[in-house]
Amino acid sequence: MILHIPGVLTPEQIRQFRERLAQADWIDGRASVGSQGAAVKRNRQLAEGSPLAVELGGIVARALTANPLFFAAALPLRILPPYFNGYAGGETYGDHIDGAIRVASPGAAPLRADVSTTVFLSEPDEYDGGELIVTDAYGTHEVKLPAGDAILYPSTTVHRVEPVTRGERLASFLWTQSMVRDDWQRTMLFELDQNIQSVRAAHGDSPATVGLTGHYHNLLRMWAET
Ligand SMILES: O=C(O)CCC(=O)C(=O)O
Ligand SMILES: [Fe+2]
Repeated sequence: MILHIPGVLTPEQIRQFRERLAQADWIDGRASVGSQGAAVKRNRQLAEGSPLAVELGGIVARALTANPLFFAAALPLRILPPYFNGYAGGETYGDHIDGAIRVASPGAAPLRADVSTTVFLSEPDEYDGGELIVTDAYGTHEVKLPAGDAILYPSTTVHRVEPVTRGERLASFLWTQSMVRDDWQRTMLFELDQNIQSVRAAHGDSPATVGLTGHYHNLLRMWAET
C-alpha cells in the first residue's frame, strides 16, 4: 500500500525545523547505505545520532506514532530513528531498495524495515524535480507532497528520488518494523479498519459493527508478531 498521510507536522513545526536545518552540518548521504545504494545516491544527510537528528527525529517519530492513519496503516512495532536529507543542484537518489535489516546504533538489536516513510519538509513550489518515484505491482507512482505531509510505502518496493534541478528539497525519512510484515496483510487490515470506522460512524456500535471489529482483531491476532 502507498498511502498519503496529510498534516503529520504542523506549519509551526515545519517553520522551526527549517530554521534549525538551515544551520545544520550536512554529510554525504552515502554514509548510511550499502554499495548498491551508494552507487546511485547523491544527496546530503544529517549524521546519524547527531544531536539535531535525534531531537528533530524524536518529534517526527512522536507525531507519526500519534497519527491514527499512520498507526492503522503501518501497525508499528518499532520505529527506527528518523533521518533527514537534502537534495539541491542536481542531487538525486537513483533506483534502489531499502536494506531489510537495520541497526539503530552500535550494539542495538537489529530491526526489520517493513514500511518506509518520507515526511516532506519543503513546499513543492520551492524546488523542481525531487519527485519520489515508487514502483509497485500496480505501476509507477510519482509523489511530491506539501511540507508536513508524509508518504508511506512498502520497504519491498524499488524507488528513487528524481534530480532536484532548482531550489532545495528537505525531508525526513524513516523505517518501521511492523507487527505485520506482509504488505498485503497490512493492506487488508487497513482497509477493514477504515471500513469499520465508516460503518460505525453511520450505524453506531450495532451488533454487525461489533462483529466486524472482532473479526479485525482476530485477523490481527493471527498475523501480528509482537
Ligand atoms: O528522500 C526520500 O524521499 C527517500 C530517500 C530514500 O529513499 C532513502 O534514503 O532510502
Ligand atoms: Fe529508499
